Amino acid sequence: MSENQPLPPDDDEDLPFPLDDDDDAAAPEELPTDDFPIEIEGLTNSFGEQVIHEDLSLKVRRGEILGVVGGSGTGKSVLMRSIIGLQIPEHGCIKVFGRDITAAEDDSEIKIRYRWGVLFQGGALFSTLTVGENVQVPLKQYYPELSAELLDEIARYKVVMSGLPEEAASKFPSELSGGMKKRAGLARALALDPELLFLDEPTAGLDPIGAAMFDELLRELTDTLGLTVFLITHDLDTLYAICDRVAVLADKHVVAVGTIPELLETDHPWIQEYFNGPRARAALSAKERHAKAGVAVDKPGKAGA
Ligand SMILES: Nc1ncnc2c1ncn2[C@@H]1O[C@H](COP(=O)(O)OP(=O)(O)OP(=O)(O)O)[C@@H](O)[C@H]1O
Repeated sequence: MSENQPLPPDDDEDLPFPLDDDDDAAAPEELPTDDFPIEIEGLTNSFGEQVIHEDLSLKVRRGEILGVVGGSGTGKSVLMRSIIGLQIPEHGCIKVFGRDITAAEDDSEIKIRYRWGVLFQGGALFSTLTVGENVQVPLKQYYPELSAELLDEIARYKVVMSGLPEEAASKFPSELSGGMKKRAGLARALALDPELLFLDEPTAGLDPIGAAMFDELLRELTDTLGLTVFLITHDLDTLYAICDRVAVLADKHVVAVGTIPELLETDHPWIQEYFNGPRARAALSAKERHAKAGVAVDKPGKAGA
C-alpha cells in the first residue's frame, strides 16, 4: 500500500464499495436467492421536476449477461446506481439477492455489497495507488485480517485474470492505456469474487480490436465464474457478441427485454431504428462473418470475440 492516502478517484466521484468502517459489513450472511438476483418493481426516480424512471420493472436472470441500452439520458446509469444503493428511488422496490435495497436506511445497512463488483464508466481508479493497491482497497475493507503477502497475491491474481500482465499490478493508472485502465477497473471489480458484476459502458473509448478482446474476456469470466452481468452499453458489437438478453430503456421505463431477435419482433420505433439501422446491420454481419470463419460456438459471446 502506498504511504499516500488515496485521493478520490480521478474520473468519477463514485466508488463501487463503501468506505465506512462498519465491522458488520464484512460479516457473511446467508441470504435467500432465486433465479433472479436482481428484481425491480415499479421504480420511480426523479431529480426535481425531471422524472427519469416511472414504474420501471426489470428482472435479471442468474448467469446471464444482460445488455442495457437506451438513448443518451434515458437513465441507464441512474438505474445502475439505484440497484447498487447509490441512488435512493422515490418509489418502487429493488431486490438484490432477495434483499430490498431500498429498505436500507443507510449505506452501512446494505451488507450484500461484497457480493457485487462495479466498473464505473470512467474506471474510477485511485490515481495515487498502483493497480495492485487499487484492487486491494475493497479487499482490505472487507477482509482486514488478510496479510500484506496474501493481499499482494490476490491482487496479482485478479490483475492477471483481467487480462493484464502481472507487472501491471505495480503501475499507476496514469501509466496505463485506456484499455488497460478498463481491465484494471475490472480487476478491482472482481476483487471480492462477486456474483454480480455491474459495468457501465466498459468498451467506450476502446478501439474495435480492444473492445472485442474485452468482450471476449467478459464472456469467458462470466461463464467460468458463473457471474450475472448488468452491462450498460451503446456498443452494438458487444450486444450482438456477448449479451444473452437486452433490456431497452425508453419512455422512462423498460419497454422491452429479450434476445435481439425477440426485440426485433416488437414494433417500438426506437428499437426498430436502433437494431435495424446501418450500424446494427454492420454489427450483425461482423458476427456472421466470425461465425462463418468458425469462431462462433454455441454461446453468444464467442461469436464476436
Ligand atoms: N445526480 C444527478 N442530479 C441531477 N440529475 C441527474 C443526476 N444524475 C443523473 N441525472 C440526470 O438523469 C438523466 C439520466 O442520466 P443517466 O446518466 O442515467 O443517463 P444515461 O442513460 O446513462 O446516459 P448516457 O447514455 O449518455 O450515459 C440525465 O438527464 C441526467 O442529467
